[in-house]
Formats: sequence, C-alpha cells, structure tokens
Amino acid sequence: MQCITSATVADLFDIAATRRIEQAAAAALPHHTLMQRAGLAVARLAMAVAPHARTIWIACGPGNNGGDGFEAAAQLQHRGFLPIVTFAGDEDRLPPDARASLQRARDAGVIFAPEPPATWDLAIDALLGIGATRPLANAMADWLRQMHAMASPVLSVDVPSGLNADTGASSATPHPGALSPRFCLTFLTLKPGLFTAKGRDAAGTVWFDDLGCSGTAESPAARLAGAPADAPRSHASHKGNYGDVAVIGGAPGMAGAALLAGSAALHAGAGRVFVGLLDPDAAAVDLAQPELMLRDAKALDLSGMTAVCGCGGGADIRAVLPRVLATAAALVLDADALNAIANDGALQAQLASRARRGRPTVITPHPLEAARLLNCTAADVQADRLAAARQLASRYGVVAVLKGSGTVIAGDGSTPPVLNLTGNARLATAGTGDVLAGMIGAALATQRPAFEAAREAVWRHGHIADTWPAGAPPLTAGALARQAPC
Ligand SMILES: NC(=O)C1=CN([C@@H]2O[C@H](COP(=O)(O)OP(=O)(O)OC[C@H]3O[C@@H](n4cnc5c(N)ncnc54)[C@H](O)[C@@H]3O)[C@@H](O)[C@H]2O)[C@@H](O)CC1
Ligand SMILES: [K+]
Repeated sequence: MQCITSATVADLFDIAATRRIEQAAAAALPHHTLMQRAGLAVARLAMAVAPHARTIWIACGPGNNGGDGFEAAAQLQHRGFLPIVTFAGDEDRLPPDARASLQRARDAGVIFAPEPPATWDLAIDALLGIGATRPLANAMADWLRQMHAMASPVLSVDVPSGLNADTGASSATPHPGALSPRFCLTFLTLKPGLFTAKGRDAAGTVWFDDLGCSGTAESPAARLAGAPADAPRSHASHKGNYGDVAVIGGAPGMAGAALLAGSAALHAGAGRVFVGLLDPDAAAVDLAQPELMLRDAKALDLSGMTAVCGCGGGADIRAVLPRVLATAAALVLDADALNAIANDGALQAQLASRARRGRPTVITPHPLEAARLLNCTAADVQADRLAAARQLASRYGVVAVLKGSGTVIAGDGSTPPVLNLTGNARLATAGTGDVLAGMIGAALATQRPAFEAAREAVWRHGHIADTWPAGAPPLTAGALARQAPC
C-alpha cells in the first residue's frame, strides 16, 4: 500500500483500462481473491486512520464496491472493532463476488442495520466505485451527506461514491459545512479523476494498493510526474546561459500584473528580465525591483527572447500580439492574450503556425479562458479537464497548462498529459497566475523542452504554497514571486 503525494511518479489509467486489468488479474487468481485482498486492505487502512475507533459505519452499495465493504466489515469484526453495515441494494442482484463477501460478513457476526448508527468513529464509503453510472439518489445520497457532515474521518473504497474516475466530475453534492477528513484507498490502478476537478476534495489523501497485480501493457491516460530534479548551475556559467525573458502586458492600471510576472521570472533564475509595459505613462524603473529592465513593449526585439505575454494586458494586448506571435523565440501566453486570441481567427492561425516553425509556445488558461479558446462553456471544460487540455494542445500546437484543482499539462500527444499534485487554495488570490506565467517563462528561457519547462514550473509554483509555513503572513502573489525557485 502506497500513500500518493506530490512527489509520486505513477501512471494513471482510465476505467476501461482498469476493467481490462481487473479481468486479467481475476483470471489468473482463484475466485474471490481480489475482493478478499481489497477488503483486507480497506480494514488495514481503516485501523491505521482510526486506530482507536470502536464503531465503524460501513455503507455498502449494490455492486462489487459494496462487496469490498462487506469484506472489510468481516475483517474488522475479526479484529475486535464494531463494524455496522448499512446496505443500499438488493441481495438477489449482487454480483457473485459481492454476494460471497456479504455471506462472509454475516458469518463473522457483523451487524446489518437499516439506518446509520447514531455516531461513528470512522465511516467507510463502499457505495459506488468505478461502476457509478448516474447521480446518487435516495438512501445513498443521504448516507453520503451524513458521512461528510460529521467530524469523523471518511475512507472511500476505490473511488469516492459518485465521482467519475476518468474525469473527476462528481454527481455528489458536497455538504455545505463538510468537516470530515477524507481518505481514499484505490485498487489495481490510480485513476485520473482522483486528482483533478472535484476529485481532490472528494478523495482527500489517496492511498494505492495494486492487490498484488503489478505491471500492465495498457497505455496510461495520464501521469503523475513527481517532483522535478534539481538542475545545479555550473560554476563557469553566466547570465547568457539562463536566457532573456520579456514580459509584455501591463496596460494602464494593470502594470502590477506584468511586474509580478517579471519578478517571478527574475527569482526563478532568468538571466535577464525585460518588462514591456503597454501603459505609456508607466514609470521608467521599478524601484522595488531595479533588476527589471522596463521598456516600451513595441521597442523590444523578441527574436532571441522568451516572451511572457498577456499579464494585465487588457484590450491593448491585441495590437502587439501579431508581432509577438511572429517573432518571439519562445512564448508563454496568459490571461488577456488568450482572450484576444479566442476572439480572432487570424491570431489563432498565427498561433498554430508557430509550432510548424518550431517555435515553442505554452498557454496557461484557467477553465473560462480555455472554454473561450475551445468555443464551449467552462462547465464543459471542467466536465473533462484532461480532454480539454489535450484538445487545446492539438488545436493550437502548444503545450496547454489548464489551471485549477489538479492542473493538467498536455503536449503534442507523444506522451500522456501530466496531472500536477502541488498547490492549494492559498493560490486562490489575485496575481498568482501572473507569477506562474513568469516562472514558466524563466524555465523556457533555459531552452528546456516546453512540456518539461511547464511541468517543472507548475510543480514548483504549487510547492511554494504547500510549504508556506502555517501562521506565516498570507501568501500574496508578490511573496510567491519572491520565493520562486530555479
Ligand atoms: N470484482 C472484483 O473482484 C473486484 C472489484 N473491485 C471493486 O469493484 C468495483 C467495481 O464494481 P462494479 O462494477 O460492480 O461497480 P460498482 O460497485 O461501482 O457499482 C455498480 C452497480 O451500481 C449500480 N449503480 C451505478 N450508479 C448508481 C447510482 N447512482 N445509484 C444506484 N445504483 C447505481 C449499477 O447499476 C451496478 O449495479 C470497484 O470500484 C472496486 O471497488 C475491486 O475491489 C477489485 C476486485
Ligand atoms: K466508494
């Protein structure tokens, strides 16, 4: 059993591949082995999460996910705990494995009750797994809400019930004041939906057990790439080795966004950072950061530079985009630049032509910006974030960084997309996106492949938030930029 962290390197498999892996594993083992292993693993994690528990409420559903729950109940009963099972299903229609486990729970003396106990020390959600096909209703929906309303921990079996394991979309309505710490023990494969969209909040800390069936020839749907390796700088290096970044943005009233991106690029190790402000009345120097070279955006020669374009650009960014798209050696497009491109077919064609000319581009949309670029709604994007990122990457010939809970990085399709596990709600404050764009710019300026540059910068950006000390002042975008590591 393995705890998944932001440093974990692992492949993620969709439901269809998981089913094939399960079938192959089941065929190679005596009947009922997988479910017995799954139930035992649930019982072990339950004991680790709540070692002093007495009452353990196990809510079991109508399929094999419920079977895992029955099996766990039998194991916990044997170990002196008090499991109480509520079953939302029809015994006669249970799949054979689950029916055998139900019988084992009865034989062990487990209590079956029509309603949840009055209180519990741990709740185990074994209602639905990868077989969920429609929104939860009736008793199952009620039980899930009750679990999440209590302060006792919730352990989800395989997948939090109602969560689409492929996409992270969820039909379960979270309890408004949800208190319960969450754990999820997933079997045979890690699934992408646990790590993006609603998945991260629904699953909490994810644990993985391969049930003794490691190794598969299936193609992964996505990857957890883990922490980037440190890239030590050679002693005999100079600023020219680390590239020039030119931030272009900062229309009147929005200079701060461009300066934040510039600060981030500087602290992330770019050799030189220019800031081309679109505000004609902008100051000639930023006295707080005199290392930033402030210029007129139109005067910058981008042919040897990595441009970071869009931060605080407003509508004025439209006028400079044709030249930026045509001349920048490498490019990060953010915010208003993405909105301008979404509204303009000629700019879209120019963007797509960069890939044909071998010029790397990274785009960093949040879901609404992605929706504008894909001509759909933000809800459509959130319904399948992996697909949306892949579509953006292939339509525009770019590396797409789709921001949000479980940021997705998709490239040209030669490798699966990556899901990033660093970051938290501390980043939900103005300017943090500008900082990310600047960090990606600095990584790109070192000539790293665009996919790797984006992946590393996204990981490091989130890691700053994850390691921000409790009790320290709030993580403002300015503080984030100053922490940007190379
Ligand atoms: N067969 C085995 O030996 C193993 C099974 N495993 C478990 O089996 C699960 C998959 O089992 P299943 O394919 O039976 O799928 P589920 O247990 O997720 O549920 C499928 C059943 O629920 C019904 N259903 C779907 N959505 C519903 C809803 N919203 N309301 C009410 N009923 C709904 C379906 O009609 C079907 O009867 C995995 O997630 C995992 O927990 C794993 O433990 C590996 C071993
Ligand atoms: K479940």
